[in-house]
Amino acid sequence: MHFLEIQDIHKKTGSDFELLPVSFCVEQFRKLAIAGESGSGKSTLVKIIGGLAQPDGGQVLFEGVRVKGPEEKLMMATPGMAYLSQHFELKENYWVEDILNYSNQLTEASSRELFDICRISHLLRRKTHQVSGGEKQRIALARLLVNTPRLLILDEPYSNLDLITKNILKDVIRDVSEQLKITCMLVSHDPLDILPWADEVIVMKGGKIMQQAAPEVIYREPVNDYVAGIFGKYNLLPAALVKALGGKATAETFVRPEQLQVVEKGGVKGVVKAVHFVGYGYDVQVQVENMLLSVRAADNGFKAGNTVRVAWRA
Ligand SMILES: Nc1ncnc2c1ncn2[C@@H]1O[C@H](COP(=O)(O)OP(=O)(O)OP(=O)(O)O)[C@@H](O)[C@H]1O
Repeated sequence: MHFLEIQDIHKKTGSDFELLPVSFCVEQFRKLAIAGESGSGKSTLVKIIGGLAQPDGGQVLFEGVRVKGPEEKLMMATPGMAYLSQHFELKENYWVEDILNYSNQLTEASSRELFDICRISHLLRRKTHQVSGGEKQRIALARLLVNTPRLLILDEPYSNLDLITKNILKDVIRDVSEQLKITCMLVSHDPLDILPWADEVIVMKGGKIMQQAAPEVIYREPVNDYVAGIFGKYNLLPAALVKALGGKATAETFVRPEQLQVVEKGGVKGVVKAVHFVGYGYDVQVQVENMLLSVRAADNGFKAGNTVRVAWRA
């Protein structure tokens, strides 16, 4: 028996979108990320998994038991699962502590540990209108976790958060999955949220799974330009050019900018067209034959018009 089994679930929403039959399994304690462009069906999929949307067909088995949709049950919640959406609600003007204690099944020591993990221990004696948006979100998460779910579904938890607040929540989510041993499913379209966190990634497009693989495989061996583009800049190079650059390929290959470098000798000659600062280095656009290559450089020793050599980074 798998921890979670999605069997051919499908759903038509509105007039022009259909989640096509989707099947996959998730094992306990794995971290699964669901990526894809806006409107690709990520939320529709995780809402069905969480029992918050009714599929037109197929079924979800959670620990071997079929998950009921909203048309089949009175309570929205699915026992053992928690769903945090970007549109979470936290009632105004309540003590944070009271919100958390309501339905709390944990011992005092476990509650303290959970509130520490969620970085909210210092907020317990405040009212819900006296905390920031990021703090509210961590309180909403803790409120779900006091019910000791075994599966946590996080639907775009990082949207609308500044980078500092987002990084705190990222640490919280990592600690929740690793220290509290909760299986997590995360919906996001940001590669920086997904690649360092996930054990496995599913990429959706137009209601279909485009690729399902480990982050390294998704990033280095995307099945098509859509998957490649979701995870950052890429060059799609013919095998002959990859070989001339010093790499290995038998067919057209997706090559990330950091797989290429500007060198003194060897490689292939090209002309710099533009240089952009990207924080962790420079993105140097080099015209090689009829292709514009994106090449990563550590420092900015280039100007548009320079003739340079591009080679495979060893
Ligand atoms: N209740 C609904 N009624 C009609 N159409 C819907 C409904 N919910 C979603 N849709 C449509 O289904 C498609 C998929 O939506 P969904 O929210 O699953 O995508 P998503 O990948 O999660 O997008 P985003 O990243 O923007 O949240 C979209 O075209 C959306 O407009």
